[in-house]
Amino acid sequence: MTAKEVEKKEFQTETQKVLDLMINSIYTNQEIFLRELIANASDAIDKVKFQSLTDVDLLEGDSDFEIWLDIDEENNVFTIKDNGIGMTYDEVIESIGTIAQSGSQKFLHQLQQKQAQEDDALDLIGQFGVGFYSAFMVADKVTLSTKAPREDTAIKWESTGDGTYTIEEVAKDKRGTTIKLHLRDEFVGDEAEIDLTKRQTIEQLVKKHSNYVEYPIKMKFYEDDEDGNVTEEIKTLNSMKPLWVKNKGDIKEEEYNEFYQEAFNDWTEPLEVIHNKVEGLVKYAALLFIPQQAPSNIFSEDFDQGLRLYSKNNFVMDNCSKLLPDYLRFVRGLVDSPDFNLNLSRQVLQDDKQLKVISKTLEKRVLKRLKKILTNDRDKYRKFWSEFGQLIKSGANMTFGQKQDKLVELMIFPSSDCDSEMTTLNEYVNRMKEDQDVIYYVTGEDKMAVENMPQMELLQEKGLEVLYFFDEIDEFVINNLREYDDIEFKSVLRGDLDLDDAEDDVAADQDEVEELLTAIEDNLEGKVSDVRLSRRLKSSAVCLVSGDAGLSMSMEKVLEKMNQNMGQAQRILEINPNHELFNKLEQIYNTEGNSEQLAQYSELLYSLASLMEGFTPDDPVALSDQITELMVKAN
Ligand SMILES: Nc1ncnc2c1ncn2[C@@H]1O[C@H](COP(=O)(O)OP(=O)(O)OP(=O)(O)O)[C@@H](O)[C@H]1O
Repeated sequence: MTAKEVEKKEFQTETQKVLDLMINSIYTNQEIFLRELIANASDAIDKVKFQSLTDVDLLEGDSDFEIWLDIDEENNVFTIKDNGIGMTYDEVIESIGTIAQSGSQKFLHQLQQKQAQEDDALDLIGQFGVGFYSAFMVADKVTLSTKAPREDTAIKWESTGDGTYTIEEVAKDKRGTTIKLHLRDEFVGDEAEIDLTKRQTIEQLVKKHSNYVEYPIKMKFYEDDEDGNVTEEIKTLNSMKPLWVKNKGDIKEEEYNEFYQEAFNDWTEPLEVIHNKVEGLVKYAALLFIPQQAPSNIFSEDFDQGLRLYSKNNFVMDNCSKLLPDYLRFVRGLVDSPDFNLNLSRQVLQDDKQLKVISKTLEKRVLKRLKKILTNDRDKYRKFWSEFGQLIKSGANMTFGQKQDKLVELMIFPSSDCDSEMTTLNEYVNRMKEDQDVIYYVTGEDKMAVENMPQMELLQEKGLEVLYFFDEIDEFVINNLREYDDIEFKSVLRGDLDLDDAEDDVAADQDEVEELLTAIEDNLEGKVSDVRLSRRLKSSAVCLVSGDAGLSMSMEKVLEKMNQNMGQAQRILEINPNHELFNKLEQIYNTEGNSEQLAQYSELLYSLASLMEGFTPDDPVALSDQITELMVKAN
């Protein structure tokens, strides 16, 4: 075969269009050129490796698969070299000179349809890989030389991206491809946004985009010592350990832990690892971690939630929030699918069907694993719950149907029967007394606060289990659910408790003291909607409860904190008819009627009951004056 002379050829019109876009329309994210070229090099090595399985001579003794990077600082040339499959003359023309590749063709098709403006062009480049051509984003001349195995000669291809390229046969002894990028001025020197002539820059870019490429990516580093001697060090820039592609059985726990800590910058080991490889219509590997501790900003807007995306070990995107629902934002990890486009843009992600399928399965898997921990390892689950329980609850609050049911099964609460152990709703229901027909709950600050609440006295006496809600969101979730397993939730702090035996005594008393209660209610007009004798108090004198429906007082407090004014909860003042103070009130009323003193007592009772509910008095000075006056009067 006679060597082919230098030939000047024209790019296909379509190819030139893509090139023009690369050169003239893209001003951001140009660094991805390196990932594209490394991905091509890695693919080329994959190919030769695969073919050598049945034809080992193909390798011609060169089986140390490597990708080499180099910088010629004097001439501003960046080089990437691989010992992959290389290309023949025809292959170069076909692959590099024409737009034969599927990604690029789709890209052009869209481009023509859209009559792309500059912005559209950027979007489109984001959607379709345009691999090799991305070199022209950073270079004004690209020289490629390549040799396929068993070919006598190599091919040199060169272009400045201006409509033509040259191609010729040259000498090259080794198999593989070398690409030289003559860097554009804006990528050279200290002033440059990214200085591609700096080895550290290249090292960082490799770590960011190509850390898990299977083959070593090597580069020489030079150091001058004091005497002017230069030492040379060869560094492998990538870590090459894409743990997720290995089989689960081959991975030790320490390997997972190490990987997590390094990849996600956490000094603690993960609480749980979820590793799946799925080979089906949608093909992907997912490696997810539940951290031990919630980051301090997990609830703030600046929290970077989402998983990392890879495509065949190549980094595509960080913090892809589309892969998991918001309430699972604590999950760290990555998903690698060969079907993800390397240049997937966030906009395209919005309606990527495949991504939706993956995201659904991932959510299911995380919930399934949590259920398993809940059932088999309550200690571990409690640790998880104390960090992330609120998020699961928020999920239950925002979802419906089956998904909500699943999340509800994952909720645990402290209760009067098992405060430190915490109970699931299912366990609570299984422990319910025979004649108990509601699930009791109480909202409050903490265990001590709720256990000292006057409203709890009767339930404590009757030995009825009460769920403790210490999280602000709890009551909202329950309000939303209304019932569990067809059993209604009932707040200890709301309406009537309907505990039968107490009812009769009170009903009898109620008639006798009707007038007194009306007088107190008149005195508290605008503050309470009702004053009544209590069926729940045992030793305390008074308490406030909310009406059966609408806002509760604790919800009112939460909403106020969030600056969402939804009005006031209905307040009902309950007075304990068996308390000495009640006799005193009766005495006053019987002798003086609705006197100044009864008015003062009514105010005081209301203030004290409000204080117990955690509300600050409207006028603390007046309250203190009232109390001191009473103390002075007392003998
Ligand atoms: N280093 C290389 N070694 C061998 N062949 C290569 C190399 N780089 C590119 N090629 C060939 O050129 C073709 C075009 O590459 P390009 O990066 O433009 O697209 P692609 O890699 O096929 O697609 P995409 O970038 O969308 O994944 C490749 O399919 C491959 O055949």
